[in-house]
Amino acid sequence: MNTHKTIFDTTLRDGEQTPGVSLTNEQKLKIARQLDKLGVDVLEAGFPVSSDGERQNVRAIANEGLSLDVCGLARVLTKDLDACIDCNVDMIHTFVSTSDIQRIHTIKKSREEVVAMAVNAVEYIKDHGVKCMFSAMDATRTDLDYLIEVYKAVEGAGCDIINVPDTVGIMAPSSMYQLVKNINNEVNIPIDVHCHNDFGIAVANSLMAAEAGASQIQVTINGIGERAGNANLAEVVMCLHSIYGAKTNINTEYLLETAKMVENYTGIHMPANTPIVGDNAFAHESGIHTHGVLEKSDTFEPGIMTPEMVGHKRRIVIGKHAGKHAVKKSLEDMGIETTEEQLDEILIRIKDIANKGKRICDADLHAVASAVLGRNLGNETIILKEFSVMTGNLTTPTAVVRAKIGDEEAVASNFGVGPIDAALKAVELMIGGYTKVKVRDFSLEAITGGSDALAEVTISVEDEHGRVVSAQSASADIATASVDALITAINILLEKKKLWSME
Ligand SMILES: CC(=O)SCCNC(=O)CCNC(=O)[C@H](O)C(C)(C)COP(=O)(O)OP(=O)(O)OC[C@H]1O[C@@H](n2cnc3c(N)ncnc32)[C@H](O)[C@@H]1OP(=O)(O)O
Ligand SMILES: CC(C)C(=O)C(=O)O
Repeated sequence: MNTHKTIFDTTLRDGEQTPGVSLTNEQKLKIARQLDKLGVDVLEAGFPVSSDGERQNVRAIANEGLSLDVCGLARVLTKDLDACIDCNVDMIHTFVSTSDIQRIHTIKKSREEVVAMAVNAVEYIKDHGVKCMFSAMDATRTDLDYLIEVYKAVEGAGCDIINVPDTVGIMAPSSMYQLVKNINNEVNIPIDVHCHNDFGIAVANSLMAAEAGASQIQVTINGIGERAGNANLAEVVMCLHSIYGAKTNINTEYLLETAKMVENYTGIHMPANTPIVGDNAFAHESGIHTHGVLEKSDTFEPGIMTPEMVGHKRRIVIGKHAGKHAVKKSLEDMGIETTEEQLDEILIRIKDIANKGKRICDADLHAVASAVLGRNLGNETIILKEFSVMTGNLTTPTAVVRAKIGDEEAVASNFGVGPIDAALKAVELMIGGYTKVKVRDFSLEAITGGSDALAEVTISVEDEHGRVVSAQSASADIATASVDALITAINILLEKKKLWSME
């Protein structure tokens, strides 16, 4: 498939239909700008008739001066079409149910009435000088002859592009290929597809449609959307580029950044094993794999897709399945040299800890190495002297930290949305003059039950070059555990930075 495909992103429309998700206008604008930077061709900004707020937002995105085309969704009703026109969109995506099941039980119109409504809507859009996409909703459950009749009718009315939605995600990839091929043989305007992920094959179906001749694919960031969601943009695009050798306008180096933004704003978290943009997409723990990857990354990675291509980073994780090559490399990164015997002993101890179900952080590896080598490895640049945090229903969470940094005393206070946020921000402020780090990941788990449970905090921090270090701490007080883990991680990062600056 050595061709160019365009990408239609519906994160702000179908993506926002994810149950429980509602984005603010500001968040939608930021996502729209990010999608423009990513290189999306068309952005479905929303469904303007659905509320005044939605209309204002679609209008704001349409007037933002983005390079991409802004599209609004509309039923085949004049009020919906007018709402889109009023928003100044570049394209209107109008839809109507064509399957018997939806036609009979929802819109309650005859087949002839549906064709007439579709044609009227397309003519109305074209009369207003706007690009038009027409969707036969539930196309994949629509009688084929009738479906082609509808598509031919809207083509005759001047429609620019037709969409084939697999509205309830029931297609097998081979059936999707055949359906798009059949439509492509009958209709002369471009074809777009919109696949839902009810059986987890939305991406496969989108790719089969592309193989069969669809020139545009509808996707969302992180595959969010109705029920099990839509085809995932990162997966579709990377398959097209790396497996099929096709081209799109997507600047793939922004894929991770975009995924994180949408994850953050929607609160829909990606599992670590999410392809391409998940935390583990380029992480290796198993000894045999890590050994290979350290020699040549392609040994245990696809090679045709690298972390750099998608704005990600390769990570070597030390844990139960680690081997000595990985441990040696991680220790070397911390400036720690060992003999073969010491390395073997460190590995045994690491595996003992991991076998108890514990995650191994850089701080653990550092501590184990100190114990095995029988000396304190590295100085603690930051030594916490005092920490307090205030919170309450009438108090803005505020934290104060005081520490010895090298030979100097430093103190800082900061606010946050809660006590932990305030505490971490106070630490970041306190060390700001000394080094720049930001908290990259934070997780908190209760490791015993009850309100006096011991909480375990795992934190990773990142320096200005994207280098990451992790640490853990446990305490009955979550704010104390958080500050402790953060300072431990920063101390290790500072040790590593000294080493890197000598390289
Ligand atoms: C597959 C998809 O993702 S389609 C997009 C789905 N997205 C959304 O529904 C999100 C936004 N929706 C909304 O805000 C509301 O549903 C609105 C404003 C569109 C309509 O709200 P309401 O008027 O309260 O109607 P409600 O949502 O309960 O029912 C849908 C109505 O649209 C009609 N309808 C559905 N699709 C179409 C269509 N393509 N063309 C014409 N009418 C349609 C239904 O027949 C029903 O009409 P009725 O009230 O005359 O029986
Ligand atoms: C509006 C249409 C294309 C849709 O979202 C669907 O059918 O799933």
